[in-house]
Amino acid sequence: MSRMCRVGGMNTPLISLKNMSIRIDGRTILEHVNAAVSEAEIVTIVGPNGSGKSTLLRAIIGAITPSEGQVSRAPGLRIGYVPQKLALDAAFPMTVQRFLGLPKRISARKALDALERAGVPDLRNRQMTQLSGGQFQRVLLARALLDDPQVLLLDEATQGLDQPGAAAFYQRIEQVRRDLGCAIVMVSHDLHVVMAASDRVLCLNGHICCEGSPHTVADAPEYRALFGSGTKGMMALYQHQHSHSHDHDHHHDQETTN
Ligand SMILES: Nc1ncnc2c1ncn2[C@@H]1O[C@H](COP(=O)(O)OP(=O)(O)OP(=O)(O)O)[C@@H](O)[C@H]1O
Repeated sequence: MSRMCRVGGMNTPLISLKNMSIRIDGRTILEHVNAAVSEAEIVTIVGPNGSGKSTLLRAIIGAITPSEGQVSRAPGLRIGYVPQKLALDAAFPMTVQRFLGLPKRISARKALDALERAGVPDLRNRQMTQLSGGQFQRVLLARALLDDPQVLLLDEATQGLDQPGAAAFYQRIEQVRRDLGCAIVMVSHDLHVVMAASDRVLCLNGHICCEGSPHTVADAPEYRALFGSGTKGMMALYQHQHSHSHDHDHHHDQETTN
């Protein structure tokens, strides 16, 4: 059951996508996506490589304009975004404090608060290019937390981290949600995270193949067609051969399983 149901009432979504399609250079990347994010819920987006997960997050933050349909955000909504990758120029030294203060300088206090929330209070004076992968991700998280987001978007935030590193990262995310009460929308390939931590899962493959509670989705034929059944199905995410093309035929399996 989603958190939206648990809190009940007339909960206006923080974000809603209505019949959203995105075409880039004439190619359809996302088609007829309908989805909403409510206060404090954790929504996980799964889907094979190239299925449009990052594009969906980028549409939510307004970095991409839909070709069709709408993205609506609650007025004044504060969104924190942790991108999938961020390349920094190693020839350009920068401390964590400086990085957090881009484009506008912030106080040491504010930087420290965000780093504390991200679980890395000691990194403030370190050089960005000397951080480990896990530390770097924590700094990106701190950056996303600077303005007390109501929604935190995470795009494969644990990519490149080992299992304990990823587990620690997600525990921190849980803590952040408890502290800030923010909603979380994350792209993840990690079965444990998806099954244990999500209120709702969206399975994407150019369109929403299926959605619902983690167990509903794991049992959905559309999901199994993509990832196989059982826990091993998730491994298929890494080796997935697309079972249907992105460029045509999106409509044949569009029903949702809620
Ligand atoms: N700026 C762009 N210009 C052209 N094509 C793009 C652009 N951004 C994304 N695409 C294409 O859109 C499709 C979806 O990409 P996207 O990064 O959203 O997928 P993803 O599900 O996040 O993939 P992955 O799991 O590999 O990160 C891909 O085929 C990609 O090549």
